[in-house]
Amino acid sequence: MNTEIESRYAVGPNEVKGFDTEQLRNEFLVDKLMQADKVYWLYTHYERFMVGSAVPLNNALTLETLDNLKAAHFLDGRELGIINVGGKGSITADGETYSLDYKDALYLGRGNKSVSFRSDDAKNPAKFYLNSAPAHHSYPNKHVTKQDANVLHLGSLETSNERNINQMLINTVVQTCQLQMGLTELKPGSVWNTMPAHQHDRRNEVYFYFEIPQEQAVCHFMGEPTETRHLWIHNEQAVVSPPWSIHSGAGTQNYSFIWGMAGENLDYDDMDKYQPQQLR
Ligand SMILES: O=C[C@H](O)[C@@H](O)CC(=O)C(=O)O
Ligand SMILES: [Zn+2]
Repeated sequence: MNTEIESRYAVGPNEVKGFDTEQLRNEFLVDKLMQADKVYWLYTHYERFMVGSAVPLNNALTLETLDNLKAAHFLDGRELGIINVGGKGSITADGETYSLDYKDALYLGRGNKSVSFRSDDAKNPAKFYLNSAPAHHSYPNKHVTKQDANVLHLGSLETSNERNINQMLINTVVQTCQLQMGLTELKPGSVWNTMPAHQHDRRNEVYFYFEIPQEQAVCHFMGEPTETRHLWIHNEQAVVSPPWSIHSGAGTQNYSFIWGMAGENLDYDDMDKYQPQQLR
């Protein structure tokens, strides 16, 4: 076993109203990602969405099946999205090897049997960020670089939210069952992501924050639009965003994050928006 797994049940907005900081962090913060020489998974009961990481050093790591799945192989009933946020590395899926540079993505469809992760250089290891959701059809594997992404340029420096949203594993770029993933990069001087805020009750979402310098942090906002809460996030931590929650953040400087979601539809624009003056 090179894998560590934890699982969390879903909680609803009524419970969360009474949560203190520690309870909020226990339910929604993911702070065990990017452990060296290990595959780590958090299995959530929001859309059975799994968030994890693989950081191989000298030896390859394998995508092992898990008791939570009761399946012979991890991808027998799932699809997997991967984005590399570390040094160069490679992923081998059923005999085919894909080399992933910094910020390259890979989609692996349902039915792949043997998957392994490698770093080119153990001193500068690859850091594979992983999102997985149940899948009912097998679509082809696909390597997606930032050049292949559909880029949305949103916000402005005046409102401190100028950013590029790189839609990487999105239905105009790659066929998936329910997974969507991308990478948002804030411009220097801009600190707000996803402002105006939105909610999509038809999909859950997970945010993985990175490129945050050690002495800086991001304040992530969650909750119902008129009942918001916040979580302070450090580099390479993630937040689980339930379908009923907004998800927005402000950093003490600019930063990047990976968003991943799954649920009822593949319509990226299916969002209920909330302007700043509507939030409480
Ligand atoms: O549902 C979409 C996701 O929340 C993100 O793509 C939003 C985002 O990256 C941003 O506005 O900065
Ligand atoms: Zn969203």
